[in-house]
Amino acid sequence: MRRDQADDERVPPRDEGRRGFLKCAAGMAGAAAAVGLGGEAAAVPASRTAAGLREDRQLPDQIPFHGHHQSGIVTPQQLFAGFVGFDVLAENREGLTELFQRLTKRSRILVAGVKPQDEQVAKETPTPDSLTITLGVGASLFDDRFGLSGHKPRHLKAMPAFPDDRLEPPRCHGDLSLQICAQHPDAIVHVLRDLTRETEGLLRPRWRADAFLNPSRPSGSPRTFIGFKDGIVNPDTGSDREMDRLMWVTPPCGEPEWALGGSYQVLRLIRFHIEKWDKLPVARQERIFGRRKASGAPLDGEQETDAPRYRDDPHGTKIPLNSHIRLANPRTEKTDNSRFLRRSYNYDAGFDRSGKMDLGLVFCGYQQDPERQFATVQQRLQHEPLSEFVTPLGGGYFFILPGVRDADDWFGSRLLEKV
Ligand SMILES: C=CC1=C(C)c2cc3[nH]c(cc4nc(cc5[nH]c(cc1n2)c(C)c5CCC(=O)O)C(CCC(=O)O)=C4C)c(C)c3C=C
Ligand SMILES: [Fe+2]
Repeated sequence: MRRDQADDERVPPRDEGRRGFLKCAAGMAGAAAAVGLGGEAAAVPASRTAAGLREDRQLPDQIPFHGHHQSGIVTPQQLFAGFVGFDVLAENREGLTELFQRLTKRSRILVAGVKPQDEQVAKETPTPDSLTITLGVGASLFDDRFGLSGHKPRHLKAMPAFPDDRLEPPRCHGDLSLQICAQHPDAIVHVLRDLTRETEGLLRPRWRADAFLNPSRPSGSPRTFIGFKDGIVNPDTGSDREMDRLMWVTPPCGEPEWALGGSYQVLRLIRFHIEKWDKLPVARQERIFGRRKASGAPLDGEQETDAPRYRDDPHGTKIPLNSHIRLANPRTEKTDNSRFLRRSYNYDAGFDRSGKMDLGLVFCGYQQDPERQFATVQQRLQHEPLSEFVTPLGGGYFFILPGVRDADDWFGSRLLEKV
């Protein structure tokens, strides 16, 4: 990874945000290639461009693909993401093995550098783009097609419909989930084109959500379209102890041996009723979330990083008892193990047929057990005041396979070689 003076010079001012970054990146592409830097994104410290990333965190141009865990989970968030649910067309175990091996082979290559598929530019040097490709499996993969029914991860099931949901079946579930994250939107598309071409006849896309982070405005964590800073509070990804307790499938957990090192992914496509939300006075919006809209600070604090002091406010005078943050994480000893890692992105799909804006959140959560964590939190949030302004329409529960250990390993090897 190169980090030098030239890198810093190519960093747009923070306030310029994503648009500024892209403009700058486009302008620099030629220059970067000319001096052999291997791509402009390679050198831009993400903490200065991707909103919400802490100042001390930088995103390397190449995120290691091999490891005990897959990348794209505790990796600081890239600017862009594509989430895709697939059904498997392979008809037997050999076909599934072939599919996983091809996905591994191509992912390993793509992480080292993405390039356009088009003939005329195919000779371009592949550009690493802080790419992560994260593969998950749905409960339906463990039906009787591949002889895997006795090997399902213990907590894997199809995502249930929660009371405030209006799930649309074509936007839900899947045998596989792919999360593709990168610093440029075209990289996501190139990767998707590459992977679908290389797995032709073995996979069929079911749904897709393209998503992105908004820039910090004016600083700190990025805002969703609802206008509040999001992703302020998360488990500490730098603490192995916390990660082993909340995120990774680690013994003793009663999970099959092949699943160790994996994690559970919960995806929720949540639409905002933004026209209705925008009519609400800011003071009311703030009581719904329990945080200040401008600063992101809890209603009893000054700064976004201040911890709310619920014990000093037992009746919810400052932070309402039914506010989003207080219900989501009451910060008690009893609720501590329902915490999980949120790694969500925004989507904007234009207008619906009635002329309403179709935008919202691709909510993405990682955890050790979706029932103990996501579903417990979701249950506490049931019928919260926010639910009048948002509708979950899709998503799914997936098990994120353990990492690919080295150049000889492949996604799901321990599952498929074992059975
Ligand atoms: C079931 C889990 C959650 C769903 C679904 C969810 C939806 C959702 N959230 C926001 C906006 C914000 N969420 C914030 C905090 C927050 N949300 C959850 C869980 C779910 N959110 C948790 C666990 C937390 C952290 C609470 C804490 O530890 O204090 C915030 C505040 C900023 C932050 O900490 O990130 C915002 C804003 C939307 C818009 C939304 C669905 C549409
Ligand atoms: Fe939330």
